[in-house]
Amino acid sequence: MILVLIGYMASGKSTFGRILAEKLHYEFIDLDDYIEKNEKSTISDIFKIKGEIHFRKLETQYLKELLESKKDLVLSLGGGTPCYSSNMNLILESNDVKSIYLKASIPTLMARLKNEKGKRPLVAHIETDDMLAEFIGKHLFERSPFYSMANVTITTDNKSLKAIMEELVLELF
Ligand SMILES: Nc1ncnc2c1ncn2[C@@H]1O[C@H](COP(=O)(O)OP(=O)(O)OP(=O)(O)O)[C@@H](O)[C@H]1O
Ligand SMILES: O=C(O)C1=C[C@@H](O)[C@@H](O)[C@H](O)C1
Ligand SMILES: [Mg+2]
Repeated sequence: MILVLIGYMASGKSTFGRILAEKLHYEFIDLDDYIEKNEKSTISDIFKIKGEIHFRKLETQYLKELLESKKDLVLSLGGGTPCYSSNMNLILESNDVKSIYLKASIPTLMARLKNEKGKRPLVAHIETDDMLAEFIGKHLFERSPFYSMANVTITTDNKSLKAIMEELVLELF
């Protein structure tokens, strides 16, 4: 089985994905890291040098490659992956693939993103809290319909990684 973690930037996909894979003895791949490794470039540089559209094409190409070639995998996607091309349909229609939406509120996402803006090109330039809240709110409005198509949704606000794990195991198995 492939478990695909989806959700907004800083919703916890990479952090939670790693421990979920450990618990299940599955391989773990973070799509952002996989793209960086294969392209020998950082996401920030890909955005800067080749542009976001080029990044979105790479994202779809590598997503397809992984869904077709792997099993027993936890795959953490980038924050935008389910919302471009027909990536979400591809995930839903693939055999033996379950998608999990790690849902988090604007205040939770803000608190986490404020500490780590540098590595996320879409928010790196946002200066004030008000502007960040407005950006996340608008983005979530556009993206939630895609995220909500996931097979399982876990609300993660104020939950430890252990609590999220317990909830997910109950939902999945
Ligand atoms: N349940 C949680 N409780 C507290 N902090 C958390 C939780 N989940 C993740 N975090 C923290 O939030 C930050 C962002 O998490 P992470 O990098 O895993 O997000 P992401 O969804 O992979 O983001 P991106 O889409 O930008 O790659 C990290 O510092 C992580 O430690
Ligand atoms: O939300 C997004 O569109 C992104 C999230 C990150 O995981 C990276 O995939 C990239 O910075 C774009
Ligand atoms: Mg990540």
